[in-house]
Amino acid sequence: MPEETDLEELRRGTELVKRGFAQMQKGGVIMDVVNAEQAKIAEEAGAVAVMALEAVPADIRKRGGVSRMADPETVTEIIDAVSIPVMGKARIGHYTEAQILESIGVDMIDESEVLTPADNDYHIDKREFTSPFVCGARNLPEALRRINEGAAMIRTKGEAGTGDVNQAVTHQRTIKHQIRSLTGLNFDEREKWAREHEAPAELVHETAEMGRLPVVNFAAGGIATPADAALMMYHECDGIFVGSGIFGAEDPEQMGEAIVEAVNNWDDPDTLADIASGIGKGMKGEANVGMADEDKLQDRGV
Ligand SMILES: O=C(CO)[C@H](O)[C@H](O)COP(=O)(O)O
Repeated sequence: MPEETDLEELRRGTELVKRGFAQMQKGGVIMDVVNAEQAKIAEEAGAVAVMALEAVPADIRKRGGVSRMADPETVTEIIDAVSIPVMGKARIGHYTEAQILESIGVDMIDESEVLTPADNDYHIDKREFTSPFVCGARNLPEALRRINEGAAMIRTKGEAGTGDVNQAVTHQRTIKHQIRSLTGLNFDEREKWAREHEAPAELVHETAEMGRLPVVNFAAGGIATPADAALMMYHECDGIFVGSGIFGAEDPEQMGEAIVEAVNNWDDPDTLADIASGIGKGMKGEANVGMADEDKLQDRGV
């Protein structure tokens, strides 16, 4: 007779299954799309999955106002249009948006700082859901808090919608540096580190022993060219999210394909030179350095 906790896990999907789905996206590019037509272009370009949202982050910045989950009808059209996994964005702490996305059958939910947070103090308890979740992080304690809440994938927050890769690099370097410094600590010192950094101790020990995050770690926020995507793979990310950089480019089809190829060939500069040649202009972008605090999306939901 299975234990009650086993039955609960079966009902909600085990951590293993959720993390396994995230693992399957490794080495791939996940592209933001706002409709079925863009989703087909992304699939054709070689995306491993698409992320359905109301508007890409660069447009969210321009438009201002409150940014919410996409229309479920549009998300369903996207699901029907492609054969690759479809992810959807919910606001931080917005249980109901996440439940709606789960009910229409998205493959993964992004509890995203790119949308206007619904809750100032609490993230969604992601363990309550059958769908796996991805969440953004700027550093290791933040990543471990999200994993503790049930996230099956972590992505850098970067500074979404700017087309400037600077903050994605900073976040990835910070996470790697913090993991490296943990591995030299003994048990007591890690316990202290966990307390001081408001990080779950058990996950601190697990990360130190593994020498990496216990879930897949993607790059996101500001990746706008094939070279940016290759740079994030050089920084040991497991894969890439690209939003504004594809459909904000002069030629989205060529840019999409080139970014996928760049991820496949990130350590081969000669091939990267070919991939990056003659693909049209990238999105215009906005530099991260000196950005006013009120314009930053990365500080939401820490
Ligand atoms: O939140 C995301 C990842 O799930 C966005 O898709 C990503 O950050 C997009 O940013 P950008 O438009 O700068 O590529």
